[in-house]
Amino acid sequence: GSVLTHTGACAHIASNIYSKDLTHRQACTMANTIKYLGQEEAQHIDEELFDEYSFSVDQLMELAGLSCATAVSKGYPLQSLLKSPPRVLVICGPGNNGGDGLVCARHLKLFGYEPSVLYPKRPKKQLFQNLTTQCEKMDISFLTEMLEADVIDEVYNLVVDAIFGFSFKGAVREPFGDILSQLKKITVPIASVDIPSGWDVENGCPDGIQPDMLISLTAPKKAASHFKGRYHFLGGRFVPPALEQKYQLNLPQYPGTDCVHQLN
Ligand SMILES: NC(=O)C1=CN([C@@H]2O[C@H](COP(=O)(O)OP(=O)(O)OC[C@H]3O[C@@H](n4cnc5c(N)ncnc54)[C@H](OP(=O)(O)O)[C@@H]3O)[C@@H](O)[C@H]2O)[C@H](O)CC1
Ligand SMILES: [K+]
Repeated sequence: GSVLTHTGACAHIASNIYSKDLTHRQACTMANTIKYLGQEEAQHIDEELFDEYSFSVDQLMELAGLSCATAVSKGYPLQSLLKSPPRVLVICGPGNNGGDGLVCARHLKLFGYEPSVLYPKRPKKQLFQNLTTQCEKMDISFLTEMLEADVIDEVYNLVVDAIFGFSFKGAVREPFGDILSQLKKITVPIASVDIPSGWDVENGCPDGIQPDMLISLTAPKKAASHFKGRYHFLGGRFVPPALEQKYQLNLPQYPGTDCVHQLN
């Protein structure tokens, strides 16, 4: 595989083609590098999957959450965990990113992990109530409040961050400000679903949380170019080829029947 990062590859190509007046997008296409999406573009693709391609949220969320649990099991296999039982804390936010987190928790349990969920702001929609019931029926415990950083370090092997995804905007509102400030202090790894929570979707956040794993869904968002952790996975293997073509996503080939592809 290539040792160049996305930014590196595009810069390299760009340095050779600027004289030919190509845009960054065209350079990426020429380099056959995966596209990093802006916030609006990610939202357009999402809408198109639902409105034009007739997927339901439940369907895509199930595949997204399964991808996240699979990536976690690849990066942090059960036998590699330092603490027994293999506890994982899954923190879910108020939107679909949080829904991905609930699905991820359920699959982690099926994979042999011991997930606990913190879900402080629950939307009224039936889908989220169903996902919550499914977790409860599988004996996944729900925490009533956020834990201090040192308690998380003592009890859990890692934290899945499913707080905010590509619709996050502006300054963080409570209770998520407090939660993110504890997450900045923990030493166990954080696996972020789609976007490291609290990061600007395009520009990242230099003093934000620094996840060890990022699972980009559909395609990475621009913030992913600021990711410095060990594992970057692509998940959400549900993009129809015509949609991939239309947005020139240049997605890499997933190995065999896997639902995740390790980008680095
Ligand atoms: N196509 C795909 O790839 C799929 C991705 N999925 C996942 O869905 C998320 C995007 O989900 P969405 O519901 O659009 O939004 P988020 O989960 O990112 O967040 C929305 C909620 O967050 C609240 N919010 C926004 N900004 C702030 C803030 N600054 N402080 C506090 N709270 C904030 C927002 O609250 P409002 O009051 O503004 O309504 C929302 O409640 C994507 O990233 C993937 O993870 C799908 O699961 C499958 C398809
Ligand atoms: K997240």
